Amino acid sequence: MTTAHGALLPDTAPRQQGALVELRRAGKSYGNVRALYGVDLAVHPGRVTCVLGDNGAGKSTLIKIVSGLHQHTEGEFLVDGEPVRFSTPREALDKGIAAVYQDLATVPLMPVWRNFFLGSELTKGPWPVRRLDIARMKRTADEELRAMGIVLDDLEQPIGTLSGGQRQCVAIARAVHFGARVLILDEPTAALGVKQSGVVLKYIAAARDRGLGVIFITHNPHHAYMVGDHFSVLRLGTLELSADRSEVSPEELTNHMAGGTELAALKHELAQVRGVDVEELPEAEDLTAPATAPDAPAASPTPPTAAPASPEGTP
Ligand SMILES: Nc1ncnc2c1ncn2[C@@H]1O[C@H](COP(=O)(O)OP(=O)(O)OP(=O)(O)O)[C@@H](O)[C@H]1O
Repeated sequence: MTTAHGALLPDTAPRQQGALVELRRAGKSYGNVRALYGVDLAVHPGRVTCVLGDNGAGKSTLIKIVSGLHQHTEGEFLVDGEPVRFSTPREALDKGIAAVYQDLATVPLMPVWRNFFLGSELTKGPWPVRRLDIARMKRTADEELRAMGIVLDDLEQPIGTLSGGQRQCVAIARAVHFGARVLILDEPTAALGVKQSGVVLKYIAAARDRGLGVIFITHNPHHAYMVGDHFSVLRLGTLELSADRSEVSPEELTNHMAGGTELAALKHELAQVRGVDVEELPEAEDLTAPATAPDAPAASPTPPTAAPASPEGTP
């Protein structure tokens, strides 16, 4: 179903079950650098939580905490309501938290099915003469990809010959097959064109519809709004907006991402520079409006819920 906002289908009303993953006032310092602080985030089954933010906002730090690469230094991190502190990504995986990174960690010259099972190959026969069960791996990879709606002509083709979008989709299907309950997608559409991005967004929606909790990291508010149920915008290490879909319009989300006040300040600074006619510069709202909006959404009447500024000051 496509909504009036052109979004890829919340097919039902939001399904608020117990959080799979929750951060409460969580933060992380790297020595003297306070990269993240006071962050509240909840990931529910069957919902897409979008984490947006500019460069250096703290997105990577946040997903590194959730995926077990780093440990939080402030606040709480809970999985299924229990406080956790992962030492390795393996521990996160054991709890069903899987991260799909931009580089995808695939072997380009190996066939699609082989990459699907990379590191977890199926074998057959008695020990010590166990052999790879190639037929079962091909069949299973094909079934899993089809279950996600991904149809590839030939699973024998090297994964390096697939488009970036298709490789992302294979990585998502792989994580689902190996038992992910929480899927962390690190800027999966960053290097993709419009059409390929659409394909990836479709599979994000498919993962959500299979009941996974999805954390979708992106710079792109339009992509976020296509599939997101909740939006958390980070700025300088803390939450600048935390709003459900019903509480924020696409324009408001874009404005939060672009930093309307910062653009106004920039305009003021440019006014000091000789040769720049500030009167000819667009207003901040013009700069933050969607440049191309095939899904040209209407503004929501409901204002966004801005997260309160952290009482702990600046990082
Ligand atoms: N290992 C580290 N040591 C010291 N500072 C770090 C480290 N990793 C990140 N930082 C700092 O923490 C802040 C947040 O960085 P982070 O990489 O989480 O942001 P980001 O939103 O992912 O940015 P980008 O989109 O550019 O990847 C930045 O100021 C960064 O310089």
